[in-house]
Amino acid sequence: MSSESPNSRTAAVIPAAGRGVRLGPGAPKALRALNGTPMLVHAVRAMARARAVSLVVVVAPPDGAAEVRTLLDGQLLPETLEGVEVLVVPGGGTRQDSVRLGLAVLPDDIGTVLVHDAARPLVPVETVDAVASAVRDGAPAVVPALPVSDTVKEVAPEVPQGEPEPVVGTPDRALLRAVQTPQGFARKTLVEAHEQVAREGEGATDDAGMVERLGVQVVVVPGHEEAFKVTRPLDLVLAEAVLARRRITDGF
Ligand SMILES: Nc1ccn([C@@H]2O[C@H](COP(=O)(O)OP(=O)(O)OP(=O)(O)O)[C@@H](O)[C@H]2O)c(=O)n1
Ligand SMILES: C[C@](O)(CO)[C@H](O)COP(=O)(O)O
Repeated sequence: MSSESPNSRTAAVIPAAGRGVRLGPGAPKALRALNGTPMLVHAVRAMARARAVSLVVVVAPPDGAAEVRTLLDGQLLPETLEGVEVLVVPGGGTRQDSVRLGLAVLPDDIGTVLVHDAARPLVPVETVDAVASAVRDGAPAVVPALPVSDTVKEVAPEVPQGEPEPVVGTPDRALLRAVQTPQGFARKTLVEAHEQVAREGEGATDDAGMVERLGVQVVVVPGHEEAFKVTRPLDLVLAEAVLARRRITDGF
């Protein structure tokens, strides 16, 4: 059973404050266009389509919150939001800081939080619903993930640049998962995890990693190939191809 009140609501926090260095020069990554529409707009629509979500908090580049507000007001038609409220707050220097700043503005009646990268604009609604349902059914921390296709090697740390990296291990691939977003949490658990990490001055590359450090069990539900992260230029090509296929098969 969930420890959340049955009347509590679900919010999605979308960290969108990154520069997108690996994508190359240009506007902040979340504002770059896919099929003519900023990645962030695709991501907000994906969250607003989910059954459970009634609030979306967009965490904008620190100096770009007003611009993002104007952009979203212009591009998100009220009928596509179906009553979902969208807040915009300025982000921080790391993804972790940005998520913390998003959590700080949640109203009291939010019991479940989904954290979703703006850089995963094409996540299907079924994946979002599956994560939200698992949290509302009682799991304190849920991540969508896929099996890994490549064999993964662990290499030695701190090898001088330019030198070949010695391999120190080959983890059993059957036990590895590539983790996506949205990651879903009982609000209390996620806030506590962020507080602990901030106190200890440690970083984590995803929110579930912080929850693991609390000793709280994180569980995996099936992810989706189309929830991939737009990180490098080739990912933009793939994202445009997915959108083109959706236009033909789904009409949007
Ligand atoms: N200070 C930051 C850094 C990242 N993010 C967000 O976290 C998500 C995942 O991060 P990533 O894909 O690594 O984006 P960037 O940090 O922008 O990419 P890069 O590392 O290539 O600069 C993105 O939606 C990004 O906007 C954020 O909100 N605040
Ligand atoms: C949260 C995440 O998308 C899960 O795979 C990932 O860890 C983000 O990493 P990045 O360093 O911000 O690219």
